[in-house]
Amino acid sequence: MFSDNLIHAIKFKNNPTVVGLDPRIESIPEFIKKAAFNKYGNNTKGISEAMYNFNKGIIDAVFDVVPAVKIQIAFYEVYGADGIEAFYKTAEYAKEKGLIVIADVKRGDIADVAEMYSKAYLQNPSIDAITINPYMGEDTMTPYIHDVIEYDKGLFILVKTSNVGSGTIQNLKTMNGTVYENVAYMVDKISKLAKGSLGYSSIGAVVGATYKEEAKILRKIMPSAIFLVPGYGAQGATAEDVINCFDENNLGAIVNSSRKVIFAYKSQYWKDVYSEYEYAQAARAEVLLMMGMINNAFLKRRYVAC
Ligand SMILES: O=C(O)c1cc(=O)[nH]c(=O)n1[C@@H]1O[C@H](COP(=O)(O)O)[C@@H](O)[C@H]1O
Repeated sequence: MFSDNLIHAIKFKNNPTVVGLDPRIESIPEFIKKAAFNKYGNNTKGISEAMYNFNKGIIDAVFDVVPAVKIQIAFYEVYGADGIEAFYKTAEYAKEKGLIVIADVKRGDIADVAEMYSKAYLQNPSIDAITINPYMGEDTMTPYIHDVIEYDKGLFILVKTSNVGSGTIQNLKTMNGTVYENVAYMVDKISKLAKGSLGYSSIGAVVGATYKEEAKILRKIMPSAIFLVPGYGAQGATAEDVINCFDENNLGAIVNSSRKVIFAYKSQYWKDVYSEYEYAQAARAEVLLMMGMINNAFLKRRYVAC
């Protein structure tokens, strides 16, 4: 089952993090771009080739230390059919390397249409899980839930997002609490349909790392949901901020970092240590640092509680 596989992989690697493969062509090392552009030209094919080769390097450098990757489709869609090909090739390569692949597609439409989205992604053997937007209501999620059960896949439903403006809608108060709390009640109900043997559901929630107080509330409302937690690093959240997303067993969440990891070679911290040719080693160093910080935050939480 997806949730069991994810929890096993997190435990095995002692690392509750996901590397976000969100390539921005301007930040990809020159040597990769040069090789791709020489082959195909500086066009959608050349750019997509550069993105794929860049991703391959990152995957090779981190596959033994992280349980999963998250591929945000927007960075590929922008280059049309060539970009989409790079997206699927990346997913296939990550899968070959034994990684759990989360396609960050944030779909949401009427059930009839959602069926097609679900077929496209959840019925694709290279993709293990997707993100979806619940704004259109519970009925629109039925096709995804069906495929999660039928094809043993995972789902992460947006509950409280990491962006600065997420409160404008999600924090609105209703007669039964905030909008995000109501979405969480719904996710909790749905999550019971896909519970694994380890007690976690294959239907989880997206909870932004940037809202640690809300995370505390949400952890209580959705005890069996695995939280996908974006916002670490580039959006300002730290290991201390994500700790409330985890349960008392230090499980139940997986923290994403995209830019901060994949472009670590350009950061103030690593740029004097790694050259652009060593961008993948820099990503590995950054992800190991992130893992260490989160594991330290677990220790600190236990120490303070004693
Ligand atoms: O669903 C997501 O992954 C997501 C939800 C959210 O609330 N905030 C958020 O940033 N994300 C995604 O997480 C990634 C964040 O990227 P970095 O800020 O570069 O780490 C992007 O792929 C976003 O699409």
